Amino acid sequence: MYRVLITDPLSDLGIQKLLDAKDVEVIRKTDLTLEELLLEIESADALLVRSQTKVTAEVLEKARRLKVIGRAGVGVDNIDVATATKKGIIVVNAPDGNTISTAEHTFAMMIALARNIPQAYRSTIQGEWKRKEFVGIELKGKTLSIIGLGRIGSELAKRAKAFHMNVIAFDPYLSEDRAKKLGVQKADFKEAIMSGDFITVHTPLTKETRHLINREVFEWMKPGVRILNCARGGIIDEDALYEAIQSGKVAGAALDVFETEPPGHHPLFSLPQVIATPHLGASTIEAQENVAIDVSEEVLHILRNEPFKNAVNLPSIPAELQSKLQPYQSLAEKLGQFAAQIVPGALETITVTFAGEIAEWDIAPLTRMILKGALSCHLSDVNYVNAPHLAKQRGIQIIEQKSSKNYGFTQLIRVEITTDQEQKSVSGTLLNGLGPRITKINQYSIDISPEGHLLFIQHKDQPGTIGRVGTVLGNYGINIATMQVGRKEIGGQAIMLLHIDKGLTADILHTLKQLDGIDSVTEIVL
Ligand SMILES: NC(=O)C1=CN([C@@H]2O[C@H](COP(=O)(O)OP(=O)(O)OC[C@H]3O[C@@H](n4cnc5c(N)ncnc54)[C@H](O)[C@@H]3O)[C@@H](O)[C@H]2O)C=CC1
Ligand SMILES: O=C(O)C(=O)COP(=O)(O)O
Repeated sequence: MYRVLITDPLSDLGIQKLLDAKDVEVIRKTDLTLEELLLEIESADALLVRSQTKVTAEVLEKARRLKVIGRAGVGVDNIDVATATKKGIIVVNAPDGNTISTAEHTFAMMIALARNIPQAYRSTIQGEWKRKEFVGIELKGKTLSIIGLGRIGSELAKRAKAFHMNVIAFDPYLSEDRAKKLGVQKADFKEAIMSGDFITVHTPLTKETRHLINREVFEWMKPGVRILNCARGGIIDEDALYEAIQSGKVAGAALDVFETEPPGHHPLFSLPQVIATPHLGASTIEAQENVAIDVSEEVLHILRNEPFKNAVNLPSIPAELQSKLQPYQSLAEKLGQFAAQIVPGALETITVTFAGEIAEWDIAPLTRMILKGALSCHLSDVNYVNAPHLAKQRGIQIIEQKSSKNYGFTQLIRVEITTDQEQKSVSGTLLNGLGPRITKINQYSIDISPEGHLLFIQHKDQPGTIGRVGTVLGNYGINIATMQVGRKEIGGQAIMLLHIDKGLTADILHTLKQLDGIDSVTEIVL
C-alpha cells in the first residue's frame, strides 16, 4: 500500500483517482507545523503539494520512503529540487492545468490597475463618490511588455492583442517564428523594459530571475509605467518597487505574489497605487481540478513504475522516443550491472557506445540506465534520478559515444568500465523473440541472456577445465542452466559464462579459484 501525503488544499474531484486506487492510502493534512510535517513525511511514498508547503532539505532528510513529490501547479521554487534529486526523489509538476487561469488573473489585474477598480471599490463602499480621483487609462494602443513568453505569457499576449495592445516580449528562448505567430514583437531585455506602459513578468523564479527587475531596471522604465507580478515574489525587488512608486516613476503595481508569503502588513500595502491578491493566479475551480488530476495521475504512474511525463528533475522524453527506447532500458541497465561486476576496483570511467539504428536517437536516457545499473553494484539507493549526480559526486567520468558501424547487429550497446585496477567491456543487443542478450565480453563473442545468477570465469583454454568447474558445482549441489565459452585462439585465454540456479557461497568460489587453469572467478547477480 502506497502512502500518499497531501499537505496543501487540492481539489476533491482532482484527486479522485488517488482516492479510488486500491493500492493507495491518501492522508490529507493541511496547515501542518514543521514538526508535524517532519513526522508525517517519514512514512510517505508520495507527497502532494501546492505552493504553501515548503519542501526543504530538512524535510527531505526525514523522508525515508519518498519516491515522488507532486506539485499541483507550475512553480517548484518551494521544493528543494537539488536535494530531492540527490536523494533520487522524482519531482513532477502539472505545467498545463493552470495556464489559462493565471493568464486571466493577470489580465484581470491589468484592467483593475488601469481603471483603479480596487481603490474605487474601497472608496465607494465607504460612502464616497470620487469620480475624478479614479480616472483611469485605456489598454488600447498601450504597450504591454511581457518578460517570459512561456505558457502563461503567451496566453496573456493573445488576450492583450484582442484588446488592441502592442505586445512586446523578452524571453531568451523565444524564437522569431513563435513571436511572429503570436503577433508579438521580440525584443531584448532593455528594449522591452524601456517600451512598456505595462510590464508583466512570467518567468520562473530562479537564480537568474531573482531581482531581475531591480533599482537599475526601474531607472530604464517609462515614467508612469504600471507593473504586474503574477509569477513569483522575488522576480521584482520589492524595496526597489516601493522606491519607484514613491518617486512617481511607477504609477501602479498589481501583485499576486510576494517575496515572503503570506506577506503580512507589507510596506507596499501602505501605497494607494498598489493592488494585491493572495496568490490567486491558479485559484479557479477549473485550474485546481486540472492540476490535481494531472499530478495525481503522474504520481500513480511513478509509484507503479509506469511511464510518466512531467518530471522536473529528469530530462523530458518525447512519447515517440520513449516508446522506441523502452525495450532497450532493461538491456542498458543489465549491461551496466554486468560490466560493473566483472571489473574489480574503484570506478573511474564508464564509456558507453551506441551502434546501429539506435545511434540515430537521443540515447541520453539509456546512458542514465547504464549508469544506474553500474552504480547500484557499488552504492545503495541509486536510481534513475540520482545516478548522474552520484557519478559526478564520485568523480566518475561518463563518456557517451555513437558509432556508425553496427558490428553485425541491427543495434548494439557497449559498456566499457575502467577502474583503478583494470578495464573491461560488455556488449549487448535485443534479439527478436529472445529479448536482451550479451553478445561480447571484452574480445570474446558469446550469447547469453543477462538475468539471474551468472558465473564468469577467466581461464586457460586447456582440456578438462570445463569438466572440473562442472564437477565442483555439482558437488556443491549447484545446477548449471546454460553455459557459454569463448576463446580467441586454441590454448590461449578463454572465458566461461554459466547460468546457475542459485547463488554461490564464499567456500564454493574459493574452491573454484583453486582449480588448475583458472585465472579469476566472479559471481554476477542481475
Ligand atoms: N500566481 C500564480 O498562482 C501562478 C504563478 N505561476 C508562475 O508563473 C511562472 C511561469 O509559468 P508558465 O508560463 O507556465 O511557465 P513556462 O515555463 O511556460 O514559461 C516561463 C518562460 O520564462 C522564460 N524565461 C526563463 N528565464 C527567463 C529570463 N531570465 N528572462 C526572460 N524569460 C525567461 C522561459 O523561456 C519560458 O518561456 C511559473 O514558473 C510560476 O512561478 C504559475 C502558475 C500560477
Ligand atoms: O502553479 C504555480 O506556480 C502557482 O504559483 C500556483 O500556486 P498554488 O498552487 O495556487 O499555491
